[in-house]
Formats: sequence, C-alpha cells, structure tokens
Amino acid sequence: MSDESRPSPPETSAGTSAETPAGDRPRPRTAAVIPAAGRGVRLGPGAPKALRALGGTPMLIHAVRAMAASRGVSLVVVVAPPDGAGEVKSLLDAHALPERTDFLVVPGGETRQESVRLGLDALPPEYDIVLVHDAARPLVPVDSVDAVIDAVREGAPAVVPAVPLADTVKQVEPAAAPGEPEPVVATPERARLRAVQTPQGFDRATLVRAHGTVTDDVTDDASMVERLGLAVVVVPGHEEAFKVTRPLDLVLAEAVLARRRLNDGF
Ligand SMILES: Nc1ccn([C@@H]2O[C@H](COP(=O)(O)OP(=O)(O)OP(=O)(O)O)[C@@H](O)[C@H]2O)c(=O)n1
Ligand SMILES: C[C@](O)(CO)[C@H](O)COP(=O)(O)O
Repeated sequence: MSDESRPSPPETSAGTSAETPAGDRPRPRTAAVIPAAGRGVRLGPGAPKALRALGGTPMLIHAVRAMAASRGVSLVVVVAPPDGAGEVKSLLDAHALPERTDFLVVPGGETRQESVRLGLDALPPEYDIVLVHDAARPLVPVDSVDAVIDAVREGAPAVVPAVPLADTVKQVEPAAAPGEPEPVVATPERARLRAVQTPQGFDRATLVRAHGTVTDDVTDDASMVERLGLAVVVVPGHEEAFKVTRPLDLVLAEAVLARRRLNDGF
C-alpha cells in the first residue's frame, strides 16, 4: 500500500466480506472506488465539488461513509483531485470510519473514466468485487449499496442501481445553427427507460477488462461493460442517491440531510 493509506486493520469478528461460517468458501472481498477528482463546473465557482460542504461536512466524507456503512465493503479507494491527495488524506484521517474499513487515496485524472482507471490500478489483489461510486452522490442509503453487492455476489458481472423516470424523454438532432430549435427525432417508451445511479458494481476482472479495452467517451462504467457485449443488470436505486450536479441539487441534499438528522434525533 502507498503512503496515502492507513494500515489494514486486523480482521474483526464484526464481519468483513471475507468472513464465512466454517467449511464454506470465503466470500469475495469488495472494494469501493470513489471518483472525486472532478471540478464541479456545473455547481459553480468554488472548491472541487467533492470537497464542498454538505451539512458542514465535505461531500466526499458523506460518500465515503455511505460506502463504509456497508459491512460488505472493506476498502475504500478515493480518487482525489490531482493536486489534492494530501488534503483528502488529512480529511479522511480527521473523520472516523468504521474499524473494519481501510482506505487509500490516489490522485485522479482529466476525465471520470481516467480517474476510475487510476483507482482500479491501486486496488490490492485480494479484492474480487469493485463498486464505483461518485463522490457526487453523497446520500446513497446503505440498502442500495448492499443490493448492488448482493447481485454481483450472485453472479452478475455488472450491476447498476436505477430508478424510473418522471419526465418524458425526447431524442433530438443538434440544432442547425446556434439559437435554432432542436428537432425531435424520437420519443423512447418511458416505461422502459431508467435513470442510472451509483454505486455500480462489477466483477473486478470484467471492469478491468472494460477499462483496458473501451476508449470511447462514456458517461458511466457499466456502458463500457455493455460495449464488451456482456450483460449488465439493474437493481432498484433510491431517490436519495441523486447526483449533486447543479446548485439546486445542493439545496435538496441539505434538505434530505436535515430530515435524516431530525429523524435520527441529532
Ligand atoms: N476528471 C474527473 C471528473 C469527474 N470525476 C468524478 O466523477 C463523479 C461524477 O462526475 P460529475 O458529477 O460530472 O462531477 P464533475 O466532473 O466534478 O462535475 P462537472 O462536470 O460539473 O465539472 C464526481 O464524483 C467527480 O468528482 C473524477 O473523479 N475525475
Ligand atoms: C455515473 C453516473 O453517475 C451515472 O448516472 C453519471 O453518468 C455521471 O455523469 P457525469 O456527467 O460524469 O456526472
């Protein structure tokens, strides 16, 4: 492990993914890669998005805690802004994670794809299942994380959490000239469309192969697996796993967090 890591804690009886009843095959171990190296241009000027505060705590810390909340996740790899790995390491040192969860910090790249690949490159060999989770989805509930891990453990090479759409979606052609209206060319059947979230879960070898093979620009990791011709399956996502992209998303995230804190009594 690099200097940017905490030493692995001893196995505990609290139950890592490798723990099994006597005689059973060990369960595959799961690591979560968190791409957090984006600027957050759509959120507006300020610090890199992952380091901006949500309820007084950096968004990245919420995302790391969301992964660490799953008893199946025993390593979190944070892909930090390229010049911010030291700051991210200090943040993680300052915010307690469960004893069972180890972490690593690596510097990210120019694109999300590149950042995910750099996170994958840093994974120790003993992890067979990989989750990829956007730092920009800080409020994903643990049940969604567990559902993705379970589906990969049951044999799916690639799993995405997703929710139905509320809006009708139109496919358009680019406008003939700037300022001209965009012509609609199709209306896909909404009932068959899904809005895809993270964490997306993968058999590690499949994801590594996808990142080593697919060079086109894509907006998520599962579409790289689709391009290999392999099956990707959907499990139910959650409305609170939305992505903080624009200023209004941050307002919603603050409200969701305030509601949780009220319900939890702190
Ligand atoms: N070079 C990049 C670009 C994005 N990401 C991460 O990928 C996730 C999803 O990306 P997005 O929400 O688009 O974040 P940004 O790229 O920061 O946003 P924007 O496009 O508005 O700049 C985020 O957690 C972001 O930090 C990354 O690790 N490395
Ligand atoms: C991976 C993702 O969150 C799935 O919805 C999304 O595609 C990321 O897109 P972004 O434009 O890089 O935020």
